[in-house]
Amino acid sequence: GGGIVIDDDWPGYSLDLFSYPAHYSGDLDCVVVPHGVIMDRTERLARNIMDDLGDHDIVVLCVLKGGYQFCVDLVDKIKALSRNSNRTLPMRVHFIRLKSYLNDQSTEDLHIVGAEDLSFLAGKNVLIVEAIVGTGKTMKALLKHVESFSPKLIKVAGLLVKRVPHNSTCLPDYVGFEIPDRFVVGYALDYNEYFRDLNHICVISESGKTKYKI
Ligand SMILES: Oc1ncnc2c1N=NC2
Repeated sequence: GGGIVIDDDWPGYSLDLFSYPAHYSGDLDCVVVPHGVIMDRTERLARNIMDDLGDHDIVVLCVLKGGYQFCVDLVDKIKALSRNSNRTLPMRVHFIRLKSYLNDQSTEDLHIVGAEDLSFLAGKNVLIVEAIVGTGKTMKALLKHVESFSPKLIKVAGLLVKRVPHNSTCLPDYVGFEIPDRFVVGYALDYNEYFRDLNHICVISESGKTKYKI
């Protein structure tokens, strides 16, 4: 399933209803997913993941930089489940960075930093944790690369799935929210490295884009 579906015509929450860093006032249009809702959704995803993967050693593959906050919170929720159940297994976390060349156009030729040798994945249950999936091209290339190290199985957890025109078939196995095709920031999602210090997932304003344009 596609998680919590946020419609294109939903105006979002007013920023006046939430706390957020003063230095971003004027840079954001609205709140799409408040921090608390992210945490509650993540807690349920952790239970779904443990139901599916909890039978064998898990290796979490965190896709940086955008995925770090979601990964921290998801792993915390999985740990909470593990310390309260009699059937648990060790979990390792590995961090990789994806660089797709040619400016901001995601392309097939994916360069994966920190994933040259993933031979430790052999025979393991691998959980790829990504903040946002758009066209799915990057995810597809990463899956192909990870499969070459013959893990026992691979599942993908994506906090956000964007409804984009030509999105490829590979949707994450665990989806937090399905959102409109608009540039969102916050909860470790950045715009030129800004807004990672914002807790809610918000839509950046035109003036925000101008202010932090490189
Ligand atoms: O909306 C987005 N916000 C931040 N980063 C990315 C986005 N879509 N693909 C990468």
